[in-house]
Amino acid sequence: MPLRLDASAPGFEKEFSAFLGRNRDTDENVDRVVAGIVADVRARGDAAVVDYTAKFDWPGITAENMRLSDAERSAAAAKVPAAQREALAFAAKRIEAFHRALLPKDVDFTDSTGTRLGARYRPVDAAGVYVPGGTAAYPSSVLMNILPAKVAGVRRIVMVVPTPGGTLNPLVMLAAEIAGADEVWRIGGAQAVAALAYGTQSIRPVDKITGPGNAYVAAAKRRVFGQVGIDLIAGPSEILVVADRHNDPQWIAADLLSQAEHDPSSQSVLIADDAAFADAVVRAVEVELETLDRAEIAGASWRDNGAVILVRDLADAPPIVDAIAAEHVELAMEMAEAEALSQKIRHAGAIFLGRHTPEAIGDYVAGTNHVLPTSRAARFSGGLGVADFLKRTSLVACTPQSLAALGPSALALAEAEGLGAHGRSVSLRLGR
Ligand SMILES: NC(=O)c1ccc[n+]([C@@H]2O[C@H](COP(=O)([O-])OP(=O)(O)OC[C@H]3O[C@@H](n4cnc5c(N)ncnc54)[C@H](O)[C@@H]3O)[C@@H](O)[C@H]2O)c1
Ligand SMILES: N[C@H](CO)Cc1c[nH]c[nH+]1
Ligand SMILES: [Zn+2]
Repeated sequence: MPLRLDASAPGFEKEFSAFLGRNRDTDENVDRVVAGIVADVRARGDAAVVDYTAKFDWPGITAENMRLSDAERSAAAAKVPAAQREALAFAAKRIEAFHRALLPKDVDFTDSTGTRLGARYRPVDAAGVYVPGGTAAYPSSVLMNILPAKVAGVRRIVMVVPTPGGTLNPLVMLAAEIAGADEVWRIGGAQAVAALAYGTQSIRPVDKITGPGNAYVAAAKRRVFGQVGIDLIAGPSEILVVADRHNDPQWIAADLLSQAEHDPSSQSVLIADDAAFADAVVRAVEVELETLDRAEIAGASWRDNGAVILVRDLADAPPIVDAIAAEHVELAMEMAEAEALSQKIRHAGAIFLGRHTPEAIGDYVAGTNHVLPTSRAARFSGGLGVADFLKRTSLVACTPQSLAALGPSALALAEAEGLGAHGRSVSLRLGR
């Protein structure tokens, strides 16, 4: 059974903070292993990438077949049935449109002193997108990572994907084709991240690396940060559903399991204001689990990391929602109430409003990005977007008159900091 908490009972604060403090990370010696792999790839380049790939994924790898040819990519993509092809294209169109709307505008104005100030957004030159291999390879995640880079104007998009046993995933290849990956390399793990960051004899380095992966991939991304930029490190998925008693318990149960089925470490939380309704949802979860393909994963996640929190009134939910700062928050109630409640929520990766907006729509086709902050990172971060592939360059232009207006204060501060050359570069221009 998932944890059950009553927000109005004595001792709630203590139990709730223990719940928030639970560690769902599972890695131990991963960082040490990854440090060795990254150093080896830096030292030996292709040869190291080939050795690790042969060991972990596919013995048939060579420096010559690491990069997939256009023919290999399109042959694999061609295997995708029409219905899935259409669904991917539909999703891509919507994701691209939403991310176009996210493009920031350049800033350029002249202030009252006559100084021109501005900011220009320009894309990174090259982005590397990590796509997990095996059964965890989600074609939707390929779209969610590559399309924002494309919209941002990144010229070279490099996808890496391990191909266990040498097998290409047709849907992943099709998603790469639709989204517009310029290069696809059949490599993964820490060795792929290191190759993207530092380059090898055959792989040119990139400037930014994004995309989910297992603990080795996450540790490698943390390690190469600084050499390249990285996106947020997205951990196991999370869903928090705030639901009133007028919902169908089965709908809510399915929503809770939609993220539980990703990973045994995923987290699903229900906040309800009616104990009988909450009990009905818990029973419905058990019924749903009976027919779910991934029942073992979803069931473990629900039992070990799930929680049901009872509140007196749903108006009491926002501080609890903010403390959990979940990746996904569903507000399952009438739309006007959902809108009003959403205004009071400050920390969430994404909010889904109303009874007819299941989180899964955001995973695939809404158009918003499904790479979102987990493990309470929504307190300080949003999801992946075009801004992740852009850098802001600021612009300053003084005239002799505006320099005269700004200069004296700059001189005073340069003097206070004991930086004489700074002061001279201003005072000489002021004729002092
Ligand atoms: N948050 C998201 O949006 C999202 C989406 C998809 C997948 N994921 C996550 O991605 C992960 C996918 O994991 P995966 O393992 O199937 O694929 P992966 O591509 O992340 O990792 C495979 C690589 O791990 C490396 N590896 C495996 N065992 C190793 C060892 N003992 N030492 C060193 N390296 C080792 C190998 O290099 C291998 O190529 C899961 O954790 C899943 O939850 C998250
Ligand atoms: N919900 C996941 C991120 O938490 C993303 C995803 C991919 N496919 C289905 N779901
Ligand atoms: Zn999902």
